[in-house]
Amino acid sequence: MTPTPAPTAGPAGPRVPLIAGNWKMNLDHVQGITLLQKLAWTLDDAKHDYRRVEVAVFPPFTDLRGVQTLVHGDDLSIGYGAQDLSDQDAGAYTGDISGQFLAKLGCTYVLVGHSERRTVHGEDDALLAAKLKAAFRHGLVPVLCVGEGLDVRQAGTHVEHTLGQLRADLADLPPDQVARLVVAYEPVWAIGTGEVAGPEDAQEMAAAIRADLTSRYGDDVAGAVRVLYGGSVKAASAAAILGRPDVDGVLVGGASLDAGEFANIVRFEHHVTS
Ligand SMILES: O=C(CO)COP(=O)(O)O
Repeated sequence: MTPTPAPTAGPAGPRVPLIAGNWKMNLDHVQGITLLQKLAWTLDDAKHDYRRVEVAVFPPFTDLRGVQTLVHGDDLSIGYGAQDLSDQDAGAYTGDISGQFLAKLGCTYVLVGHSERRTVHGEDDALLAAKLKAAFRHGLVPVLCVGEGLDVRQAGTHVEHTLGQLRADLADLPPDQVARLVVAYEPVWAIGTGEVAGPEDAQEMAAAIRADLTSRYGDDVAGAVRVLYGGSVKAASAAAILGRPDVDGVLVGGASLDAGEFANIVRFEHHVTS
């Protein structure tokens, strides 16, 4: 079955929350299938309604064919995407992966500009703008990651910094493509560190991103874009973050490698903590 399509909605319509698991460079293709099967069973047992809360995983490239086979074979409603793509479509680009290949593997989504790509691989905003275009050329929904490092947070310029990334990456993307985008705010200082930005920090940035999109593209476009938070999210912290009005989901790293923990994040409405 085709994964739940990414919903679009105007300012009056609800944005369906997206709970996304970024496996990073973890789980080979056998381990990946085992985890996905367990996640699907756990959510099935809990009678999870995928129309209310969408679920997607971002496995390594080498897992994607196995994930596709399982999702189609078992008629799962879990979506999937890749962690990166090339800005090019084909040719002499050793080691790169075309969006065309990802589309053929049934990917709905692709991460663009994860902080680990920006820092470890030196990807700059010009390249990320080209990657966004490549994703749309192949019908993939990009999940564009933005966010500041600790020095910027301490200097208090995190909002300008993050909006600067967003503007540079979106560059001259047409409004109908911007409307389909998912933006993930991932403060670098909160990734893999156990430090979670508070719900108010997540809301502050999500609201700033939406206000910026509104000023440049109008209410209808800004109202359709889903803004996620990512950085050390666990089941215990997810509900409060997801309860904030401009936060439309979470992008989970480490905790997405545990099917039970990740399922509890997906089921956040049932695990509300005080
Ligand atoms: O980078 C992240 C998701 O893309 C966050 O990772 P952690 O949840 O492990 O901090």
